[in-house]
Amino acid sequence: MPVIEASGLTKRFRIADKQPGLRGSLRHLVRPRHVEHVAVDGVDLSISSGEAVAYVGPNGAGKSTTVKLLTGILHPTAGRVRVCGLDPHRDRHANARNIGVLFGQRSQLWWDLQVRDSLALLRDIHRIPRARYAARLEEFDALLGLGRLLPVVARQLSLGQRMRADLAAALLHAPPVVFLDEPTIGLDIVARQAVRDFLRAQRASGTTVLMTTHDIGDIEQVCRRLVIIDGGRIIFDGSIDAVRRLVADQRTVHLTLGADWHGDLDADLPGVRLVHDGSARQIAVTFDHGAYGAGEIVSVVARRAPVVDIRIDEPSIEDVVRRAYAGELSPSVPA
Ligand SMILES: Nc1ncnc2c1ncn2[C@@H]1O[C@H](COP(=O)(O)OP(=O)(O)OP(=O)(O)O)[C@@H](O)[C@H]1O
Repeated sequence: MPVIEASGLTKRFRIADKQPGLRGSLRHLVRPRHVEHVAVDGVDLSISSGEAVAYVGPNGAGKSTTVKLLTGILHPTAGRVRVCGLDPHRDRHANARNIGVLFGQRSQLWWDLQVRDSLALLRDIHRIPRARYAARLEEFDALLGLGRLLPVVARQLSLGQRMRADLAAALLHAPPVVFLDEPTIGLDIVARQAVRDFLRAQRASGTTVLMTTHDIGDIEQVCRRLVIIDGGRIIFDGSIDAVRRLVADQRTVHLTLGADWHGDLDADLPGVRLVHDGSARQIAVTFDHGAYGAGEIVSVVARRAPVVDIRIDEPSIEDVVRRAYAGELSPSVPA
């Protein structure tokens, strides 16, 4: 049964259409003009209990806005949304019991309180019985090293420590559904891994997770389904297994060249995909390894430019995301 359901979910923002400079500001004061910006454009989404979904897209795609609509922070301009059967905006209080929310860029801890006091306040807000609260703190200590952080004032926490404390705060009441907006942003590799391991443990215990991220490791390690949004619209929705199958036959050869590369390879090697890999002397060629061998690709390239270095990559989820952003994938794949 779906615990998160959205149909035709749309959010339009009305923004000031103002010319730059003082003159523009004055003109806007006298005759204000506005334009509409569609941040989320008819999103349909159905997420079942226990699913772990990566909600991915380029900057400005509409990810955070979707999370704000699903958590009731924003009201949709059009469309319908239900989380555990509730309208998250209208039934905000009841909805708060069912969901945990973490915005990686912003803390929900009380800035001047010790972590312990913030958690105790949340315990009272959620009316968590003392024994359950103590057990939860123990669990978070084992998974996140929370014990060390309890006496620290929130504003004195490092980013990694703050994210651990924020995760504990968001999941203290053991909500069945968790929304995470970039939970690993800015973290070092140790802290990032701790967050991923923690989220995997939550997923294993049946919590439904929807998480936005720009980090491929988060997707691979935490999630079982990938939903990609661009320009406010869902452009891809499929299981991670299906995504892996989609690229299983592909290889990418990265070549460093001794001269700038111009043009494509279509005439010599039909069906391969060539992209510049950062500069005119770095190219990446993706090919079906049933159709070509890497040696064939390298020798064709070498006829046009000296090859200095070669690296061959197995296919990755990153390739799928890149291809989706480039509009090269159909919106859904069979499960
Ligand atoms: N309160 C707002 N008022 C006006 N426009 C907004 C508002 N919030 C977001 N937008 C616009 O809506 C679009 C989607 O923004 P959103 O924050 O959802 O993107 P995102 O996918 O989370 O991006 P990022 O990866 O950069 O965090 C952007 O063009 C943004 O400028």
